[in-house]
Amino acid sequence: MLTIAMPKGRIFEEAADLLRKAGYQLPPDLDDSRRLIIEVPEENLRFFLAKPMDVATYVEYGVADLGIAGKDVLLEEERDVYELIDLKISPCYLAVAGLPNTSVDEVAPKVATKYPNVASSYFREKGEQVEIIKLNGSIELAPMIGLADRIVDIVSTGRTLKENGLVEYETIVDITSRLIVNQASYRLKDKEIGQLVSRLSEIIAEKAV
Ligand SMILES: Nc1ncnc2c1ncn2[C@@H]1O[C@H](COP(=O)(O)OP(=O)(O)OP(=O)(O)O)[C@@H](O)[C@H]1O
Ligand SMILES: O=P(O)(O)OC[C@H]1O[C@H](OP(=O)(O)OP(=O)(O)O)[C@H](O)[C@@H]1O
Repeated sequence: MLTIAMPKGRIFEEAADLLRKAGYQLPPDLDDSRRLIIEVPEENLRFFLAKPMDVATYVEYGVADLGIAGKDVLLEEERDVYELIDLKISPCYLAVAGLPNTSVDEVAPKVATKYPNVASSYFREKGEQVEIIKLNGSIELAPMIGLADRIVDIVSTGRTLKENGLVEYETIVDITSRLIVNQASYRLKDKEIGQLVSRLSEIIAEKAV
């Protein structure tokens, strides 16, 4: 039996679709209920439906063998897990953005973000001193209402930036979702995990053609 921590929300449908394409028979109502644990005994699988930011935590602690998490989450959380494959789903990127034509001349400009660790390392590596302000969503509000000079946030279509009159200054890193594994599970369930990885890899390679 393999237990997989699945992120609720955006990534969920694409991840479930990938598993189905890889031949796993998953119930059609996987995301339609309020249940947080879904057993699929026919496939020897159990799913936990988790907050995207928490997936790597469940995997590090070993309550889930595997997890599906955005690279953004892995960079931010730095959990002790192995990254097995790039699932190439839910693509987006992390960027620095702000109001147009604004130069930042304060000693430590304020940067609002849901990713304080990623943002701190990024500016530290550039040798720029900043003050990080952690927010949990609607990050684009921060420069518009004077809370921050810049934001570090996810961009996908660019629509949120555009509709709020913000511009992108720098791209930090490209993001896709990854399959991650608990270190002990990787040793103890290597056959089962190897099989899942090869079935998924085949589909990902086919999709790339
Ligand atoms: N436009 C996007 N905005 C945010 N995340 C995106 C986007 N496109 C792809 N992703 C990926 O989806 C993940 C976030 O999914 P989702 O938006 O459902 O969660 P969330 O906003 O963190 O959830 P919550 O706010 O409920 O905690 C990110 O970790 C990222 O890898
Ligand atoms: O480039 P786009 O396609 O517009 O997508 C990017 C937006 O989507 C995410 O927000 P989300 O919808 O998760 O809401 P949130 O502000 O509550 O995090 C992200 O934080 C950006 O605001």
